[in-house]
This record gives sequence, structure tokens and C-alpha cells, in this order.
Amino acid sequence: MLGGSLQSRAIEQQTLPLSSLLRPIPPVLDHKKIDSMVQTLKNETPDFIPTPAPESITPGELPPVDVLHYCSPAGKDFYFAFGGCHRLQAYEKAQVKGVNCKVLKVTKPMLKVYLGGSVDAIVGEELAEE
Ligand SMILES: Nc1ncnc2c1ncn2[C@@H]1O[C@H](COP(=O)(O)OP(=O)(O)OP(=O)(O)O)[C@@H](O)[C@H]1O
Repeated sequence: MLGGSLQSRAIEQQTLPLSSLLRPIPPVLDHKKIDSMVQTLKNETPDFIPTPAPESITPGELPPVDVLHYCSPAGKDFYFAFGGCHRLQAYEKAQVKGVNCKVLKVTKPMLKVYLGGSVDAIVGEELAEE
């Protein structure tokens, strides 16, 4: 399935464990949309289609979530999902542990654009030391 944001279209899809994804932004959720996505993940036909309607629906799959991957100088991996809030809630609710993702490697300055002053608290001192 082709998918993901415009920026991530050329990036290959991969499956990451839901438990590895950091979600720093508290979501505002539409539970009907989540339930519709849960039905897709469970290979069911959704009772409700959110607007704007998906271009297509592949049973058992959701479009890839864009994930930023930061690898610290010590070799620790951090995976950040800044969007995809509804999809990630749907994976949780459907108890599907592998998330379809598009992973983009980022540098410390790029990560800081998203996390601002919280960056040190989230990824630890290593980031401040670089
Ligand atoms: N029931 C569904 N089955 C499959 N795909 C769906 C379904 N509902 C929505 N989608 C698609 O999932 C993608 C993500 O939807 P959307 O942007 O609304 O949520 P999100 O990115 O997971 O959450 P947020 O935008 O709040 O971070 C869109 O391409 C949308 O068309």
C-alpha cells in the first residue's frame, strides 16, 4: 500500500513495536474515528467512515504513521510519533502490537524543532552534551 505523508512517500514502510513509540503530544481524540480504524485493523468493514474519507481501505492495515528516529551518541534509539494519534490509539484498542510506520532519521537540531525545551528531559543528558 502506498501511503504516509507527502514528505514520507519515498520512504519504505516498516513495522515497529507499538511499545517503542514515544508520543510527546497529548492527543485530542475522535473516538468514532478510532473505532472505525479498529474495525479496519480487525478485518471488519467499518460502520462509520470518517471525513475526509480514506482514498482506499485495505482490511487489516492502516496507512503508515510517520516516525522520527533519533539515535543518541551512546547508540540508544528513540522513536517519536508526533502525529498518527488516532491510528496509534486504534492499534492499542485492537491490541495489535506492530505498527505500520515510515521512519525518518533525524539529528538533534531537527528533534529540537519538535520538542523545544523538553528535549533534554525526554532524551536525557546525552542530548544536552552533544
Ligand atoms: N477506518 C479506517 N480505515 C483505514 N484508514 C482510515 C480509517 N479512517 C481513517 N483512515 C485513514 O487513516 C489516515 C490517518 O487519519 P487521521 O489523520 O484522521 O488520523 P491520525 O493521523 O491517526 O491522527 P491525528 O491526525 O489526530 O494525529 C488517513 O489517511 C485516513 O484517511
